[in-house]
Amino acid sequence: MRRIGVIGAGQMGSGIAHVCAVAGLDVRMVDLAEDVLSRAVALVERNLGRQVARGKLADADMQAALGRITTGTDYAALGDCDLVIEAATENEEVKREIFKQLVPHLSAEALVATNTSSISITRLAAATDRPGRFVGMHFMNPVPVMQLVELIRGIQTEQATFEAVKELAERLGKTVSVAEDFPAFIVNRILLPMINEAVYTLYEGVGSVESIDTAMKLGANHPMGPLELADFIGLDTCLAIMHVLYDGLADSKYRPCPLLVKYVEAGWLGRKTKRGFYDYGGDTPVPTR
Ligand SMILES: CC(=O)CC(=O)SCCNC(=O)CCNC(=O)[C@H](O)C(C)(C)COP(=O)(O)OP(=O)(O)OC[C@H]1O[C@@H](n2cnc3c(N)ncnc32)[C@H](O)[C@@H]1OP(=O)(O)O
Ligand SMILES: NC(=O)C1=CN([C@@H]2O[C@H](COP(=O)(O)OP(=O)(O)OC[C@H]3O[C@@H](n4cnc5c(N)ncnc54)[C@H](OP(=O)(O)O)[C@@H]3O)[C@@H](O)[C@H]2O)C=CC1
Repeated sequence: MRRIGVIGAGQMGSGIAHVCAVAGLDVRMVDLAEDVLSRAVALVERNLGRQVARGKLADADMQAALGRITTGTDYAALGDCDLVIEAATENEEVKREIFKQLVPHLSAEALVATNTSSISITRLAAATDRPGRFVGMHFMNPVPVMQLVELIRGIQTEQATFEAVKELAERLGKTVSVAEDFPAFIVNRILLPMINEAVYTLYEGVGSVESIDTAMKLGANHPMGPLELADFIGLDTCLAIMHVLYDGLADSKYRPCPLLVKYVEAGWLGRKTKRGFYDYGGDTPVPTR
């Protein structure tokens, strides 16, 4: 693999571009608007700079990595990619539309992966012209730091496709865990119900934002409290994953908490909108409840 396309220049797309570029791959990043792409490149630059400051990366390697990333709004730029990783908004219709527009530009050999957190790989694969060359490649946030990549085969995924993305994940320094194609796979099948339960705990007045997060940080040794983590993931993404679990497994235990729904309806999506369970307007996050 030499050239990787990344669709969606949000927090995950920029993280994926970051680790691929550091590993020596050429990266072409596509999103809907130029300003989103400029923000993504600035974020990659900041995170690379953090690695340089901590002595984890040489400045020359940072500059070389930045030089390997190009951006644009046209899928035609992905025509010479060996693999395209889709990391756009967690919405099945959005992803299907992306694949419809993308595949006419790809070479017959190109592989397509999705970074979806929860949606059926089999169904997304069927929305492309190459279900055998389609796979789930689920990075964790923040991508440059987290060790895991979950790999998910759709029913149609060919072994060679799976082997190719496994090799890539290992080249990026990641450890692979293989999940079957069930709603939200492994990590989010376990993590998101916990986060949703934390929101219920808040909703029912069992504890404040601060007490819930402190309880789980100091009582269960989690690096972030569940509400802080929800804000970090994005409350829209958390809610989308809960809907996939609830619809896909038809069990009331996955019912999204009404407070989570309300926050998303208000446009309070967490860190990315500067407000969620915390307010990020100042120097330090302030709990909102
Ligand atoms: C929703 C899904 O589909 C799946 C998911 O991703 S679920 C989310 C999974 N992620 C988590 O659970 C993250 C939980 N949080 C953590 O592990 C930690 O809080 C954290 C690693 C994010 C930050 O750790 P910390 O100790 O508070 O911060 P800090 O000491 O400043 O940073 C630790 C490292 O992370 C890096 N880092 C921190 N935030 C970063 C970011 N947003 N982007 C890139 N790098 C970052 C730092 O540079 C530092 O790197 P080195 O160790 O190489 O020096
Ligand atoms: N957040 C997390 O912790 C994790 C998320 N994921 C998954 O990664 C994917 C992206 O999540 P994340 O980066 O957090 O989300 P973000 O909201 O940060 O970024 C999504 C990006 O996709 C863009 N986008 C939307 N529609 C299109 C389109 N048609 N073509 C190109 N780009 C488009 C959005 O643009 P605009 O803003 O203009 O709509 C935005 O820039 C999701 O599938 C999510 O489930 C996986 C692991 C962890």
